[in-house]
Amino acid sequence: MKTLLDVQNLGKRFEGTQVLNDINIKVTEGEFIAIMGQSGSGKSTLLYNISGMDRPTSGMVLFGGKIISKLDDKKMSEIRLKQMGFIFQHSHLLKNLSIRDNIVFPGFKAGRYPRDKINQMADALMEKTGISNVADHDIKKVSGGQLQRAGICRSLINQPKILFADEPTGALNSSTTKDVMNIINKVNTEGTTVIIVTHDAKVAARADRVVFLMDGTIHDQLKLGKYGGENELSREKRLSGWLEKQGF
Ligand SMILES: Nc1ncnc2c1ncn2[C@@H]1O[C@H](COP(=O)(O)OP(=O)(O)OP(=O)(O)O)[C@@H](O)[C@H]1O
Repeated sequence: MKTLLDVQNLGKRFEGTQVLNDINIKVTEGEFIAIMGQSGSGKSTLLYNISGMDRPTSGMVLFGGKIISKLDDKKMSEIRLKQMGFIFQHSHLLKNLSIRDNIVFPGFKAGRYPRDKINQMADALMEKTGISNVADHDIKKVSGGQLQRAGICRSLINQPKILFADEPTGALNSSTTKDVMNIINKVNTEGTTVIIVTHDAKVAARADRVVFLMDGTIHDQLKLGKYGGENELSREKRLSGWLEKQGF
C-alpha cells in the first residue's frame, strides 16, 4: 500500500517548551489510526502539526509524497479544503445557517463541482448519516449527535483523502458514540484514511493501529488490524491490556 502521510523527525516547541519530539510515523492509504495518551502528552498538537493546521518547529510532513510542512498558509489552506477533512469535539457549524447550508459551504468554496452536484452529494451524505430529516433545520434546533453527524458530512463534502478527528465523540453519549463511530468506520472502509485522537478505548478499538504518546514521543504502537472481522469484545480486551501496560 502507498504511504499517504509521512511524518519525519517531527518536533514542536512552544515558547521554550518542547511538546513533541522526534515523531516518526508513516500512514498508508486507507489506514485508520487512533492516537492515545495521557492528557497533555501532545495528541492534539500532533494532529494539528501533521494536518497543516499548525507548523512543526523541526522535521517535516509529507502528504502524497509532497512536503506540506513548509507550504505557505494559502497553499496549505487549499490542501486542507480540498484533500483533508476535519472533525472536532464540537462541530463548529456556522450559526444562522441550516444543516444543509453548513454541509455544502466548503463544497461551494472548493468549487470542484457545480452547485447542483454538491447539493446532491450533501443529500447522499445526510441520508447515509441519518440526518436527512433535519437538513433544513437551524443548527440550534438539532441534537448534539445530529450536529456531529452534520460535522462529518461537512468534512466529507470535498471527498477528502484523509479525515482528521480530534475527540469527535468527546461530547456524545455511548449510544451516539457508537453510531458516529459506525459512520467513521464505514467512511474508512470506503477508502478514506482516518486519524483520530481519543481518550476512549472503545473508540480507539475501531482503528487498525493505535499509537500511544508519552511526553511528546511515540511510546508504543499496537496493530489491531481491520475492524469488523474479530469479535468486538476480544478486540477491546486486547487493547485495554496493552493500554494498561502503557500505564493508561
Ligand atoms: N498553543 C500552545 N502554546 C503553548 N503550549 C501549548 C499550546 N498548545 C498546547 N500546548 C501545550 O502542549 C502540551 C500538549 O498539549 P495537547 O493539547 O497537545 O495535549 P493532549 O494530549 O491533546 O491533551 P488532552 O488530552 O488534555 O487534550 C500541553 O502541555 C499544552 O499546555
